[in-house]
Amino acid sequence: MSIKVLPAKSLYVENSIPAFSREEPFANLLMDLQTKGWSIQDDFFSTDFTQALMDEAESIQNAVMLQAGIGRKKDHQIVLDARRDYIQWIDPDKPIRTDFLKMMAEFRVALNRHLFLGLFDYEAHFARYEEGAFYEKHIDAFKGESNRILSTVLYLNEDWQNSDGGELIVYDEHDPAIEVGRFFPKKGRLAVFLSECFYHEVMVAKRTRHSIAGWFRVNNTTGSALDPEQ
Ligand SMILES: O=C(O)CCC(=O)C(=O)O
Ligand SMILES: [Fe+2]
Repeated sequence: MSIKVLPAKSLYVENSIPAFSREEPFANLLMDLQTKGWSIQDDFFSTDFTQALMDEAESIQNAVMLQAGIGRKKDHQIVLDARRDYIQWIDPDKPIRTDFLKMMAEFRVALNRHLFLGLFDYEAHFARYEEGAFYEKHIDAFKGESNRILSTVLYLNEDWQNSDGGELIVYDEHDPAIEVGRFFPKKGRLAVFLSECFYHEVMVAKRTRHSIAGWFRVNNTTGSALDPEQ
């Protein structure tokens, strides 16, 4: 499999597109998606790029973030028993945000090229779990009801210890009672999984936990309905 790799930048420069930092995590991710439908890769992007995203995540005030609800943007509702993070959707309104979206667009094209997924776009938000926050076991998309195909979570936390909790638990595709993996939200780690196939859960975080959660989507526009709704 041949993958175009751009050289890692030594310093993050605004407006630059720091592509995949190394070939290996991308190749491993493709292999994992093909064989098991989910993947966890460390150091997916360059250190400087990940740091710039963390700086941005930390700079957002809680007051301007939304209490996350269950479901899609349009049917936003707050269910505190199920989920307790703060989110802010990412628009291309600042250089680092623009670069992140460009980066994920590049990633999308590469995934389409290698796995023929037909991914059409990507939506993402910063997520902040304050101490005590969690997200109970859920699935990001129900078969046939959503255009979310592939979920991504990029973790941004420096020096995360196992005792800080907040781990992502991934459950078996065929038997969601079985845990197949538990992953701490370490800086630079990227989790990717098929949105309709894997139940997952975020355990209680014992300190503030930063991440960017996102979804690659297909376009479900049909003759009678525009997607997204206008
Ligand atoms: O932050 C994580 O580890 C997972 C977040 C998640 O499941 C979601 O936002 O849908
Ligand atoms: Fe999720």
